[in-house]
Amino acid sequence: MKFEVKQLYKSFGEKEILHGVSFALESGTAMGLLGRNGAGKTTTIRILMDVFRADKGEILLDGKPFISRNHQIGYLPEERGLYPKRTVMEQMIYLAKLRGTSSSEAKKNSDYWLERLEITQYAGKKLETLSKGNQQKVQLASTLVCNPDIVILDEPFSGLDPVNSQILQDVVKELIADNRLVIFSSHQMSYVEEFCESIAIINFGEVVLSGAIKEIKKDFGKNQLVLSAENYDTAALEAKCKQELSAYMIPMNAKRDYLILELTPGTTRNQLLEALLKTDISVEHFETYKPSLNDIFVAKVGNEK
Ligand SMILES: Nc1ncnc2c1ncn2[C@@H]1O[C@H](COP(=O)(O)OP(=O)(O)OP(=O)(O)O)[C@@H](O)[C@H]1O
Repeated sequence: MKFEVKQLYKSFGEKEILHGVSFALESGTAMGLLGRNGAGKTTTIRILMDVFRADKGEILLDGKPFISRNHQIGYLPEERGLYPKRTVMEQMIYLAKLRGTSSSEAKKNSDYWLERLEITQYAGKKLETLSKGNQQKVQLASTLVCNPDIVILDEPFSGLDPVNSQILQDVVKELIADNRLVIFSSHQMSYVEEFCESIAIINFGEVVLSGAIKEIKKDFGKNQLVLSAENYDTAALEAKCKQELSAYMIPMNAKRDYLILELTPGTTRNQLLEALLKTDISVEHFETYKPSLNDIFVAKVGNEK
């Protein structure tokens, strides 16, 4: 299945919140829907779920208009909404049936997901008596109980300890391997890097960067290098580079242990290295900069107010 979101526009009153959001992904992959607080991620997801109607734009599945009620979608919203007074099993079966699953299937799927998320022992307990992390796991089990082809997870790791996070990471990987289509919204970039093949970064209601993470990283780190010296700390190295090597490079970012720099247009790595060797800088690290997703996110949307 190919899922395409094309040029979504949405206003609340006079205020336009989404200004043409577009992205695409295929079954068997996960896409990270990223952006700062208030960027428009939840609004986009709510349009996909038909909670809001877009003012303009289209959503296509395999080239045809996507009508959410005709599909099994597992949506884990950021604000959780289960029934605190009902038992875990009761609400799982209720939610599965509400989404069109037969009684026997609802019971079978509930058993499976409670077992898979290691919360079978709470099946007969009222939700409100469970810890926050276990409630979160029940919420996740409820999201998956209808066996959805499309899974939308909004901050699924919040409140989980490292062991439970690992269980959830494995579950997400299984969903991807099982050819589901996964949209994952999170501020925790390490999880996004762990299983998303692609990302779409929304900033002020516009997609400012999208595509395969591998390609984005390659492109982002192009012409950028990491430099450190044995005889200068980073601040001194930066000053020295500005003074003596400005024809070859522009210092971009001084980290604690190294400097990230960009080659000036037309300069090759070898030319910079030769120039460096003519200075008194004793080179410690000189290598291609491999940005993390966090670095890319901050560089792309970090400075705007
Ligand atoms: N029902 C609504 N009525 C009016 N404005 C809204 C409504 N829903 C969202 N907005 C506004 O739309 C903008 C985008 O909000 P949205 O919840 O989509 O952001 P987000 O990217 O999900 O943020 P966060 O990471 O904080 O969850 C915000 O300025 C918000 O105030």
